Amino acid sequence: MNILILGYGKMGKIISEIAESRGHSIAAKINIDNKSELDNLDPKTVDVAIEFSQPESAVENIKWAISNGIPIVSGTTGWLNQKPELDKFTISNNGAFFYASNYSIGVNIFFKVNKYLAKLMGEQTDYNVSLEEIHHTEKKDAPSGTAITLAEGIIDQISRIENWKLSDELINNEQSLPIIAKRIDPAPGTHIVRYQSEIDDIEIIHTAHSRKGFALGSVLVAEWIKDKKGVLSMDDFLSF
Ligand SMILES: NC(=O)C1=CN([C@@H]2O[C@H](COP(=O)(O)OP(=O)(O)OC[C@H]3O[C@@H](n4cnc5c(N)ncnc54)[C@H](OP(=O)(O)O)[C@@H]3O)[C@@H](O)[C@H]2O)C=CC1
Ligand SMILES: O=C(O)C1=N[C@H](C(=O)O)C[C@H](O)C1
Repeated sequence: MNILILGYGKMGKIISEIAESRGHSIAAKINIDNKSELDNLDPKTVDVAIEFSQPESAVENIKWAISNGIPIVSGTTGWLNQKPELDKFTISNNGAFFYASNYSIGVNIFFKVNKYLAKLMGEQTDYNVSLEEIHHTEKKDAPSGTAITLAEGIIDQISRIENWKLSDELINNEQSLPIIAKRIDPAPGTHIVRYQSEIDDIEIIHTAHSRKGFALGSVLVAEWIKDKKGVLSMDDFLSF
């Protein structure tokens, strides 16, 4: 496949290496300073675009790909309030748009464990639930997209929790799920779900050792999405 890289930063660089090691070619590596290269690119030569840029540029990048008939795989976080608009845009333009807050297979297993644990804890009102995420200091958004997905999984399963809030406090007020965001180098991404009571604590933790899992997942999805249409997610891609 010929893959267009939109956002050639920490993720874009590893994605390019993995894509090339799997026999793909790179159509262009686009950053803010060489965006004009897109004007000289024939979209028909591109099989799929992979987009890991920044919250302010994700929507424009995704719309550009869809408008040019290029299936797009995006991992940029921090812009999700605009996703419903992009989903509509994808459908009305007969495009293909895949989004995941985290492309690592391990994290997607962790999402399922989180939902199952939340279901078990639904009636256990003696426990306070909280989330913690730890990332490198260059991260622009907080809380992480992954932490928001974890929070949504908990809110889905525990009826007394209605929303989440970015917080420094471990103890919640029953209705709001606190998310503590820490920035410590070089953490590629750690997420902790905690249930705490006077008697005991239950914790589940996912620790990424590098960015490789996120990058490989996005390339595997790009290989899968090539001939598909519509608004797609990890639930469509994964068989578990
Ligand atoms: N879903 C997932 O699995 C994962 C998601 N992420 C998310 O991916 C995003 C990128 O992360 P990361 O690579 O670490 O960040 P970096 O800051 O290292 O890279 C972002 C890159 O995007 C470039 N960029 C800025 N504006 C544009 C634009 N308009 N068009 C194209 N490129 C642009 C930046 O260029 P310049 O430096 O010139 O500004 C930079 O090179 C973040 O939102 C992060 O949260 C990260 C890991 C996993
Ligand atoms: O910015 C990062 O680095 C990461 N961002 C994603 C997120 O916000 O969840 C995924 C991963 O945790 C790394």
